[in-house]
Amino acid sequence: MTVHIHRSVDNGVKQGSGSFAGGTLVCKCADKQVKVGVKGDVAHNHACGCTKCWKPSGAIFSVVAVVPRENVTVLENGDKLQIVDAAAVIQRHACKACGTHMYGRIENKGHPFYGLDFIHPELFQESGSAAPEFAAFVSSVIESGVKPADMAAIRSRLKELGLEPYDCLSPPLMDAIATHLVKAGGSLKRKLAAPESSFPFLESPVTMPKARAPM
Ligand SMILES: N[C@@H](CCC(=O)N[C@@H](CSCO)C(=O)NCC(=O)O)C(=O)O
Ligand SMILES: [Zn+2]
Ligand SMILES: [Zn+2]
Repeated sequence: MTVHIHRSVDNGVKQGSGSFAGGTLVCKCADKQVKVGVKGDVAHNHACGCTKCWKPSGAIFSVVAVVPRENVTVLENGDKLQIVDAAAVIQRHACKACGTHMYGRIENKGHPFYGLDFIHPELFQESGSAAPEFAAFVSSVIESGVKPADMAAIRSRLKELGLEPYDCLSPPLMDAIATHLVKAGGSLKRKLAAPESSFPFLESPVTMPKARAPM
């Protein structure tokens, strides 16, 4: 079986230049494209199998990375942007005409990743941004219709590409989230006892203040 992960990695992961100074993300519209400027290189670039991240047609995975939010500026046709799901932790600003997600922003200041915007490096008109390093939320592709029987081949292909598959985020990112929770005075134990989302870790700081409210 030929496994297509995402066209930007299917022929091998292309390493970044190591000196990417930033660039412009461009949506898929034929005209009046939304353009978003990003200063500097991306970090934590990864393939994401979750149902929420934008995937180009034919891709099983999204390729998504983070940049500091202050480095992101809408340059052109910002009136075409709309938030896909205002209730989501990551508010994805997408082009109303072509559906491309231009940037995802976290507005909750207590969130472990507050201050970072999620972007799709394949939308850069320039080349050389840092390459994907791992694959996250791999099991979640089943939620998008992938057959469970195909998972072994998908994980095997990800490993072959050097994108270690994880069913949440990578260990360093999970450690960073756990550290943030401990510093914020929370614990995973309580959240896992009553998970209200498929990924409770990221929402813990959002719900913790409610749990602490005086009776
Ligand atoms: N099984 C779910 C998982 C969705 C999920 O939790 N996605 C993560 C990672 S997105 C980038 O790596 C997340 O943080 N989501 C928060 C949000 O999307 O707002 C599914 O597949 O839907
Ligand atoms: Zn568009
Ligand atoms: Zn995702």
